[in-house]
Amino acid sequence: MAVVLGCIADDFTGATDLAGLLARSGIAVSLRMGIPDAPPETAETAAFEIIALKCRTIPVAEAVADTRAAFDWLRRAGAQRIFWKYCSTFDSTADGNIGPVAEALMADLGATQTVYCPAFPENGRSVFMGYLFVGEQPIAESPMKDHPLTPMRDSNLMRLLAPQVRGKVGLVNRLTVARGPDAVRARLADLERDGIAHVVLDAVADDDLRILAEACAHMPLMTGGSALAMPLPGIYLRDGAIARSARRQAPPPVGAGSIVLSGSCSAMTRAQVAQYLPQASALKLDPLELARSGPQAARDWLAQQPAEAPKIVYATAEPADVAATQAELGAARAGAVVEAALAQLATDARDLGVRRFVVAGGETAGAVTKALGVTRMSIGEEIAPGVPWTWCRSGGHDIAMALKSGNFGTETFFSDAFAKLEAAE
Ligand SMILES: Nc1ncnc2c1ncn2[C@@H]1O[C@H](COP(=O)(O)OP(=O)(O)O)[C@@H](O)[C@H]1O
Ligand SMILES: O=C(O)[C@@H](O)C(=O)COP(=O)(O)O
Repeated sequence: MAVVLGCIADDFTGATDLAGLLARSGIAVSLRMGIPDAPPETAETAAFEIIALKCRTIPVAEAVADTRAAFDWLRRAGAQRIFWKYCSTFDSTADGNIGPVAEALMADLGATQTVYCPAFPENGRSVFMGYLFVGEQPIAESPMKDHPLTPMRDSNLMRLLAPQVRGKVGLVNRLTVARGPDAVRARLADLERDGIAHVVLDAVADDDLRILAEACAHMPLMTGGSALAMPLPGIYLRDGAIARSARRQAPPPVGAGSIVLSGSCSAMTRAQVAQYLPQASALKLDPLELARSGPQAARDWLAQQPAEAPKIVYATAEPADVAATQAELGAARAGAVVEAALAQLATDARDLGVRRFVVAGGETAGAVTKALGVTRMSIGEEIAPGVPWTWCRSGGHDIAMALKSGNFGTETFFSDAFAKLEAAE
């Protein structure tokens, strides 16, 4: 099938989030982890093709190169429009990578303007007058100010974006959005005449996102969180750009052994780990110990656990502990040793017979999924908004994986996830 929308996600949890929201429409969604080896000319494609990258925190030039390669694959597969998916909390480093990647994609598409909207009202993210909120808190006053890799110290999206791009930055505010798609289009055209290439969009509710998606659905490049993309299948269906395709297939049966692997230190993950600890055999990883001696002790612990018993291995820690570890190892090395250990433990778990994986944290999910050699995922039921179960092949086995973004889900997420899988059997 011809690709109608090519999507590039900057991390793996974000990619499953986007896939889950698009799949709510009943349209087939194809999710590929990393740039496919097979050329697009020989691949069977879907109307919505998502390529998941791990490029949120890597150096700008590498992020641009990776997304350009993903874009090239999608373009050759027939995609005429691109959606650049980043975090609903606008996670980026001081240098990027949201703006530089958007600018590179605009150049490749010949686009003179694009839009930015991370709002995800179901998960409490809203944008008002260009300021990003988590619940009632400006993002820079929320726990995201302490994120291990992308601490958010400003809540104003225009101020965050401006140093990341060469072009001018502007805003379509909520008052314009409330007047509907034509008013949004007119405002975008005015801004374009003023030479404004990068436009932040306000949205505080799903109705706002429907208006924005309607106004922007046919732009060559849209950028944002998954919720901005959610209305697009309905719009393309109505406009005749796609036909309704078969509903998702029944998932394959997978073995019962389960594990939670958590490298997320986000506030919600900390609560979820605490809630799950009494229900599972648990191992807490110490990054300093991992840096000294590697993951062998953790591997030995895992090897002693029965495959079918619920297990959790986590490096999840309070901000003060993360800061102390980073002071010793540096943020990048601390993150890398944890990610490497959880990736190794994931393959060990699979080889020990575990078939149900919940992975918490975007960077963590990227490391684990790569180690498991997963190249494609089928999208199943959502456990919480933006976190679907997925089905994939790893090492010759069918496995179920849920990649949970740091702040998504409620406190009982881990037990809810496994219960949902059992209920579906
Ligand atoms: N105790 C810790 N100290 C320092 N860094 C940690 C610790 N635990 C996890 N990390 C690192 O923090 C980062 C968390 O990012 P990520 O996995 O994307 O989670 P989230 O989805 O919450 O943002 C990862 O690189 C992880 O390896
Ligand atoms: O948009 C979102 O919030 C998520 O899809 C996402 O990208 C979250 O990133 P992590 O919290 O790093 O998993």
